[in-house]
Formats: sequence, structure tokens, C-alpha cells
Amino acid sequence: MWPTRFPGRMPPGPRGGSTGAHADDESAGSAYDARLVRRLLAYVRPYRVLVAAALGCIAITAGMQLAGPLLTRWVIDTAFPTRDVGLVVQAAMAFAGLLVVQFASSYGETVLTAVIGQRVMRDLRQELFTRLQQLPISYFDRTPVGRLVTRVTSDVEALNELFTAGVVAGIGDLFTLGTIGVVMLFIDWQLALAAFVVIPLVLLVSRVFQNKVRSSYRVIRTRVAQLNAYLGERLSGIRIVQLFGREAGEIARFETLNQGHLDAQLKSITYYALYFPAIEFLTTLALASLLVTSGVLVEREALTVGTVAAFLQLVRRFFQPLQDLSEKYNILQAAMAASERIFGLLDTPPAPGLTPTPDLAQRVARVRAEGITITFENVWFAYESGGGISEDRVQQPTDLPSDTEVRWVLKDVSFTVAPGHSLALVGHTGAGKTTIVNLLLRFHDPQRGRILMNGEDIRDIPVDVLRSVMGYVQQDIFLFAGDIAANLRLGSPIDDVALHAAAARVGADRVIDRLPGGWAHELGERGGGISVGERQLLAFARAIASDPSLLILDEATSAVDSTIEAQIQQAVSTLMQGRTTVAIAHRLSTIVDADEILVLHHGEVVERGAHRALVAAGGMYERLFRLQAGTIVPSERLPSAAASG
Ligand SMILES: Nc1ncnc2c1ncn2[C@@H]1O[C@H](COP(=O)(O)OP(=O)(O)OP(=O)(O)O)[C@@H](O)[C@H]1O
Repeated sequence: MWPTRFPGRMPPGPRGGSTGAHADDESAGSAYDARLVRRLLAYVRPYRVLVAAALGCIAITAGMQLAGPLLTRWVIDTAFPTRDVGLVVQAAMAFAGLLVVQFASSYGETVLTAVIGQRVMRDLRQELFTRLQQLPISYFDRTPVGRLVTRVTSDVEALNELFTAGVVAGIGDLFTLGTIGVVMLFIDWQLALAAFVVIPLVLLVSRVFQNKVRSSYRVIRTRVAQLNAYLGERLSGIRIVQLFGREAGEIARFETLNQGHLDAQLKSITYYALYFPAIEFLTTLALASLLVTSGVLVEREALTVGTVAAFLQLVRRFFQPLQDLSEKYNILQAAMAASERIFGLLDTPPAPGLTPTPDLAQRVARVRAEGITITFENVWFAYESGGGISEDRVQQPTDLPSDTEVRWVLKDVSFTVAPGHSLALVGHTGAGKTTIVNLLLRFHDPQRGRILMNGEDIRDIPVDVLRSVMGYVQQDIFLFAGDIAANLRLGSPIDDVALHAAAARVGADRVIDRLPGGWAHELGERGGGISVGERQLLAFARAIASDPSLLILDEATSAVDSTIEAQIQQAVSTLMQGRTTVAIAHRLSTIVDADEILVLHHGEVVERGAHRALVAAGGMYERLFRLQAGTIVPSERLPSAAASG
């Protein structure tokens, strides 16, 4: 019996795995944790009617396990001695009826548990995705995307096993075990005890099996995580692999990991292959003990043949759930570990200020009418990995970092941009330019100092209001799979006329018209299938479509052809008209025309002023500017002035 069921009897968790071998992905966890179980039950509560129905089906199926043997006993002991064919026929018909009931209850059990499992999975996935949308950017800085994908996919799937194969069926097993045990004792306690003598051995063997499988499960999970991490990284870096001719080396490395995975799986299979025949052996032992005892009892005329026949069937049915429960243990353990990780993610606090503003449209309109003034007041900031503590992690004021242990990325930065004015940020790579933009967009909050919009601390302004009045063009432009119109709208209620006008203002309309499908042209994953320059024009159109009052530009430095370059230059000046602008400046035109230029060096503002004044001062800016303009000769270059971004 056991070999045919063998392939299904693998540890449940490791099919998924993560793209990073992290300690919490590898932990096997304990098999039962009351706190986690209580939380999981909350997800089942909405489906309690289905659960009750499933338990009803299980009770009927378990009851049917008894019906066959009891009917056999009655036929042998009661119907046969009367030599009444009618009675035997009735018994046969009753048996057929019982089979139909058993069929229906098994069907109900399978369907209901699957429906419960699938619904709970859907709810959990939805909740996880909702939380992921709300988490602060600092969380994504410290958590690899692969792990988050694992939470929503294979961890949730491990919980599904708990519902479909684990908990409900486990309850069924316990129920079957209990009823068969009681009925056996009730029919003939001496025979029952004769069969039960092997129970301690079964428990011992099962215990050893559980421990072995548990540790092999942990190894498998680690190996799967390693394999996935390696696979994910090598596939995303396939260009580098091929460019450097690393294919053979990578294949060899993969082979080692793949072999490790195979070895771990085989080890676990060995345990299963030993366990099932061992239980089979013990069941046979129980039958032998039963037969010997029956022999003794029959001699004393204390036992009927029907009872012995019934017991022979009952003993088999008694040991089957014992064996199944060992497997449930592993499912339970995998599910506990998965739910620990899932709840860990759900318990991460969302970024502050995300509650939707009821009068969003009015507030945005008010800000638009006023125009925007941006002020940085003595702003200090450090990323978490540099010893800074983000707001979502600060529990007490004493958690704030002290000066000595922190790598400050911004140090005492102050500036003001008046409505309709432009500020250009220049400085070497890593000077802190993008960080200023990140703080303005509230992807992070400063540890000291304040950022004000129209005199109000941006921490007191709802995030949706803040972001609705800002337009941001990133250096690394992200477009989604989907058509052009959807990418420019991004869900905002912008009508076609306004959308086309926005595209026309920045010259993106010509790019769109050239695409095979025009506005309906479908972009590939991550917006693949168009050039860097074309992307940039689309990003400008996207930024201007919502008519932002504050424009934040992190211009791309990538080389684009001269026609597109000219279009982009034109687009930038169009975009900036009448708007407050903060630009990380790579283009000379932006720098020269900016109302104020901030020169950043290691997070500090070292020079500030308009272009002419700064050039005349002959400091770091003058050097950076000449380097950009190409008028600096290589021997004049300072090592630190290699680039502006
Ligand atoms: N998420 C992050 N976690 C930790 N440190 C970061 C993070 N992002 C940036 N940094 C560090 O902060 C410093 C400032 O980075 P920032 O991106 O603001 O520089 P930048 O002036 O915009 O540089 P570039 O011109 O190259 O884009 C750098 O030393 C960088 O390594």
C-alpha cells in the first residue's frame, strides 16, 4: 500500500523557497504554537459554516470506517447461522448504501477543505499585498524582494497544506482513531488490548521518524533557498555571465547546488521509505497478536468468528490514521514556520501618514492655487544601514542615534525654494543629492531638522496630498507592463484630451505616434521594448499629466541620440515653466538657468548661489561646471571631481 502513495508523502514546505538563503527562511519552527494557531483561526472564522460542514463530513467518513467491519460481524454471527438469504441480501444492500454515503462524505470533505484552504489563502495574499503597498521604503531597502515574493507565494501555500491536508484531515484521523479504539474496547476489550500492545512501538518509531524528517526538512529548505537565490541572480545577470564567458563556470556551480538539493531530498525519502514498512510491520505484529489471543479466547468459547473478522479489519483501520498523523506533524511544523514569517510581515508597521485624505481634491487645489515654497531647516539624515533609525523603528526618543556612531548622509542642510523658482543640486556622486529628493517625497524622514511645504512640516501633511502636488521624474525610469495611456495615467482620472496635451507639451506625442500601436501600444515587463530616451519623454509626460506644482527632476545621464536629447532639453524647460522645481542637475542648461544652485559635498552644502556668481567665485562649482562643459583639461581634474552624478 505505501509505495504507491509515496510520491505524495514529501515534506510540504521546500517546493517554494526564497531567492535569498536567510536564517528565517530556513528555520523549521516548532510544530505547534498556540499564539500562531489562535491568529490562524481568525482567518478561518469567516468560513465557520464550511468548517462545520467539513467536520460533519469527516465524522461521517470516520463512522463509515466502522460500519464495514460491524456489518461483517453481524453477517457472520447473525445472518449466516439463520441460513436466511434474505437477511444476507439486506446486509449487502445496506453495505452498498453505506458505500454511497461514504463516497458522498469523502467528496464533501475534499471539496470543503479545499474551498476553505483556497479562501483563506486568497484573504491572506490580499492582506499581505495590501501591507506591502503601505510599508515604508526603508523596509524595502533592508528586505530583498525575493523574500517578500516568497511570503506571498510559497509561505501562503504552506498554510494551504495545513487546511487541505493537515488540520481538518488530522482532526478526522484523531476522530477515526478515537472511535475505532472505543468500539474495539466495547466489542471485546481483551482482543482490543491484544492489538494495542504494539502502540508504544508505533509511537516510538513515529517519534524517531518525525525528528529525522524534521532535520532533513530543514536541510532541504536551505538547499532550495540556495538554489533559488543562485538561479534568480544568475538569470537577472545573464548579460554579464555571457559577456564574461562565465557560462561553463556557472553551470558547474549550479550542478553542485543541484546535487546538494538531490542528496537532501534522497535522505528525506529514505526516512519515508523506512517509516512506512516499519508501520506496516507493526500493524502485522498487532494482527498476529490479535490472532493468537483470538485462538486462546475461541477455545474458551468466549469469542465469535464474526468478532475476529471484524477485528482483523478494525486493526488495519486503526493504525492507518496513526501513520497519517506523523505526516500531519510535518505539515503542521512547516505551516507554523510559514505563518510566523507571514505574521512577521503583517505586523510591520505601515509608513506614517498613509490614511487617505477625504477632501484630497480641495486640498490639492488650494496648494496649486498658492504655489509651493519648499524649505529645508537644518536637516540631518542617515540611512538605517548607516546607523540612522527610520521612523517606523523608533520606539523611544533614546533610540535616536548619537553623532559618533552615525554615517550622516546629509549634514545640517538648509535652503528655501520660492514658488515658481528652481533649485539645482550639484555635487559628486554620493554627495547626497538623491537623498534630498527622497526626503522631500517622504520616502524617508530626517532624524533632525524639518522640511516645510508652505510653512507646514511635511510630516504633518497627509502623504497623499504631498505626493499629489509633486511630479517626480526619476533617473531610473520605471514603466509597467501595459499600454502607454495606462502608464501615463497610472490610475488618475485624467481624460484623453489632457493626456494627449501633456504628451504634446513635452514632445512625447511623436514618440507615441511612432510606436506600432500608438497610445494602445503594449509595453513589456518593466516597460521593456522602448529606448532610454523614449522612456524619458514618456516619464516627463507622466509627470506633467497630473499638473504638479512642485517638479522634482533627477535627470538621466545616459547618452541619448541628439534628436531625442534636443527634445528632452525642450521638454525640461517646458516642464519647469511656472512650477517650483528641484532638479538634480546633469544638464548644463538646467544648471545655468536655475535660480539657485546648491553644491553638496559629503552631505554638506559647501557653496550656494546663482550660476554666474558661483563661476566667478572659482570654487568647487566652477571646477564641476568646467568639467561638464568639457573645458577642463584632464591634468586639471581633481580626483574627487570625477563626475557630478
Ligand atoms: N538606501 C540606502 N541605504 C544606505 N545608504 C544609502 C542608501 N542610498 C544612498 N545611500 C548612501 O548615501 C549617500 C548619498 O547617496 P545619494 O544617492 O543621495 O547620492 P547622490 O549625490 O544622489 O549620488 P549620485 O549622483 O551618484 O546619484 C551615498 O554614500 C550612498 O552610498
